[in-house]
Amino acid sequence: MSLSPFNRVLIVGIGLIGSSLALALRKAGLARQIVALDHTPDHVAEALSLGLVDAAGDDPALADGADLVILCVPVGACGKVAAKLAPYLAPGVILTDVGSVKQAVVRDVAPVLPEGVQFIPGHPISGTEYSGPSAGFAELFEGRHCILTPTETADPAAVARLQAAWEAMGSLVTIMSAEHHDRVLAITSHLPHLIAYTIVGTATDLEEHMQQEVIKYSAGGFRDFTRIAASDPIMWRDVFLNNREAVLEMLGRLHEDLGLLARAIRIGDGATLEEKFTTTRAIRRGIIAAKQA
Ligand SMILES: NC(=O)c1ccc[n+]([C@@H]2O[C@H](COP(=O)([O-])OP(=O)(O)OC[C@H]3O[C@@H](n4cnc5c(N)ncnc54)[C@H](O)[C@@H]3O)[C@@H](O)[C@H]2O)c1
Ligand SMILES: O=C(O)C(=O)C[C@]1(C(=O)O)C=C[C@@H](O)C=C1
Repeated sequence: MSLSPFNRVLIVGIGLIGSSLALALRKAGLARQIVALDHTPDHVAEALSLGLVDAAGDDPALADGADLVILCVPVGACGKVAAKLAPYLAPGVILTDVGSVKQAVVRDVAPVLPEGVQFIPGHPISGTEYSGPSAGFAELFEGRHCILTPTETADPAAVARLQAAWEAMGSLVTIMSAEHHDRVLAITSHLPHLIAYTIVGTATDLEEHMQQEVIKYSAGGFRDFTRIAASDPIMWRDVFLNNREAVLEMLGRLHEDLGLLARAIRIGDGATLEEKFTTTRAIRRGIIAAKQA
């Protein structure tokens, strides 16, 4: 669809994702004016000095006149932030978010919004282990998936406009239910982060001389885990607290599978190990092939 720019976009939380959105929206010509609300004074100052936005502060009145509002705060903060903005949201405004969990955001945000606000939850499946306004870059969403989870009551025209905006920033948009999103992301994103946090924690909890060796030899697999385990602690605290059920379900399955592998190692069942590792190698190669296609 042809897309007219938004008049005033409010980005709430000008960290990694918020600043990347400010840059990507500008690059794609999607906003006449971009303003940011953030409760960290240093981030407000940084966003202004980097020229990411036209105005910034910690005043919910920044939402006045906005036709697109994007919540880019940790998922546990979305409800409180939406409640503060509510008095300034005009009917017809599109309010979306980028949170890594969707059902909890819908639960917390939907009830506090005034009638007429078009609430369309979203989640770009792209990020890094860095945080804050200086971590953002305009290309973050290019060639990456973005999931939207509108409810049945959402205005199809508003959903189409938001979808077109993400596509103009280079994303591949999929629409699904919030519940399905949370189960899929529990296994593809949340569990891998939990494993990374655990393995890095376990390794650094070893005896002193072993810790030195962990640092010295962390060139291969372990190093990849340390990158993921460097991700923002508040963001990930909120992800796990707000996608409890799905994460615990996937963790249960992981425990079962680990148990089977532990048994195969204990009884010297090489065939089981080889079969498992052959299957997972094929999965990795399939992912790479799909990316290149
Ligand atoms: N980092 C990723 O890889 C990634 C990817 C996709 C989606 N997300 C989601 O994007 C959201 C933001 O993540 P990020 O990586 O940009 O985090 P970030 O820490 O880089 O930025 C968050 C910003 O929100 C501000 N903030 C926090 N609470 C606030 C509040 N109550 N009021 C006003 N400002 C507040 C912080 O000061 C900070 O500037 C999260 O919901 C996260 O789940 C993150
Ligand atoms: O690339 C990374 O560093 C990420 O962890 C990005 C990642 C992911 O798990 O894929 C992390 C959280 C988001 O909600 C979406 C994307």
